[in-house]
Amino acid sequence: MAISELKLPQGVTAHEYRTPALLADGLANDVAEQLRTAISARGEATLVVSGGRSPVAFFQQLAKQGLDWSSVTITLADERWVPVEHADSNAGLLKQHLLQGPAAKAKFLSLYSAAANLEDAAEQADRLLVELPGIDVLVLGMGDDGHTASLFPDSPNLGDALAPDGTRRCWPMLAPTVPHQRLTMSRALLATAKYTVLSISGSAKLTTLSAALASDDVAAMPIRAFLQPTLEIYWCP
Ligand SMILES: O=C1O[C@H](COP(=O)(O)O)[C@@H](O)[C@H](O)[C@H]1O
Repeated sequence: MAISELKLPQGVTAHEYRTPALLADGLANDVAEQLRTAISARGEATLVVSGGRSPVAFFQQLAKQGLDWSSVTITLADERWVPVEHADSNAGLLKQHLLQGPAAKAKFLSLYSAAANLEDAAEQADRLLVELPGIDVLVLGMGDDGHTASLFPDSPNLGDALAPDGTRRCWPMLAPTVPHQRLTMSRALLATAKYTVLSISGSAKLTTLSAALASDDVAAMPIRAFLQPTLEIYWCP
């Protein structure tokens, strides 16, 4: 199956690439252009990215882009509640692959804190995110179960985190896979992004996307909340 075979909602654009390397390059160019436009307009730009296994090549390509990184704030759509040194830390992934060379001048806001428990850490991240000067670019991923960010089907707090008009920015969540304890931006905050990308690769993710498009139960597959006009989907086999 190819993404061109799916019936996407009106206003959703698909960008298809032949290989993961070409996708990483194309996405990095497009994201950098959006950040440059924001810097020209407002003097600063905010980028929110996702973790997981897929985005490494994209981070490496984005770090090579010529832009005024000192005017860019970067944070994560979600984080595992582990310190930056932990192999599963999304912040660690960013430090290794994106915040390198000139891109190291970007300001990084970490969702993780060594609080007493996950709930306290989420409240701390919620307060920190008040500083976020609006989201110019959001890059989402998607799990095979239809989760995005750390909005996991069946997690406690999912209903609150998915409230379209919720005022809280960060919620504690439980993932079915280790590390279970996660911090996620709320749907309401993620939905404020000016330019939203869903970056996926492989036929399994396309099967998941196809299932997500077939129904509208957002709690069963939280990615559905973002299959909206203006979404840009980047895909490669
Ligand atoms: O657990 C997560 O999974 C999704 C998808 O990750 P991938 O490695 O399969 O691309 C990711 O978007 C999310 O941020 C992450 O926490």
